[in-house]
Amino acid sequence: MKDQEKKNAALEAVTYIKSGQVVGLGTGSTAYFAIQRVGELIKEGLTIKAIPTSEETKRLAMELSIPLIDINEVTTIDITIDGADEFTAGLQLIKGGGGALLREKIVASITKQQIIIADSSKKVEKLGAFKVPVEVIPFAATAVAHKLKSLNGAAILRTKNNTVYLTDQQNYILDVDFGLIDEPAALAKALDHITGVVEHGLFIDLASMVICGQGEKTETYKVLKTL
Ligand SMILES: O=C[C@H](O)[C@H](O)[C@H](O)COP(=O)(O)O
Repeated sequence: MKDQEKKNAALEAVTYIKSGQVVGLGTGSTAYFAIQRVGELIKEGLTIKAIPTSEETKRLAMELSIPLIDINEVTTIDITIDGADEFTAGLQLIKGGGGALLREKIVASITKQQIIIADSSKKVEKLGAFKVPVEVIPFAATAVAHKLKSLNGAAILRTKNNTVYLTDQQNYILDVDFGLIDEPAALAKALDHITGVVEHGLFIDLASMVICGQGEKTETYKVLKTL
């Protein structure tokens, strides 16, 4: 059911893509379904240029013959479809469970329409049951972990196959348990100011919309902007 919810959300999100656009391709098991669909649409004549948010997504896009463009060739991206580890109805997110948060946040930061796709298990009232991934330069890992304690964060260095996990940028990830987070925007700011933190998985005010699979249907969350 989870996979079907992911796929339903992904298929709906992809309908927002138009020919001629620059498209950000997210990372993870939910984004996977969107990328597969983009590959099919390319075969049917859709003309886009895509920017992958990870090496993993780049490989998948190349396998599917999705035309890529270097991010340094553009200053804005029309639309990005990406997953999340947690989201709230107010469109605050935790991302980075798959380690791709840095490139994902860079892509999101220049994207006009950021569509997040998720299965129903990702919806939360308050962020924080999922540990916040914090990408750090290896030299700063212990210093940052120590500073996080003063923000009530308990950090664990991410490992994979019994060795330290390395991101696409060759950095480490600290997975940080802050408990349920009352003020994500304030925490995000505090994390931004720790020397040695490259980026973190709190995505605040970056999503335009969340499409969430819910059983056989989907639910869409948008924030009403007041002028
Ligand atoms: O680093 C990975 C990304 O932020 C993913 O979008 C996130 O972890 C969700 O992944 P999944 O769709 O596999 O649950």
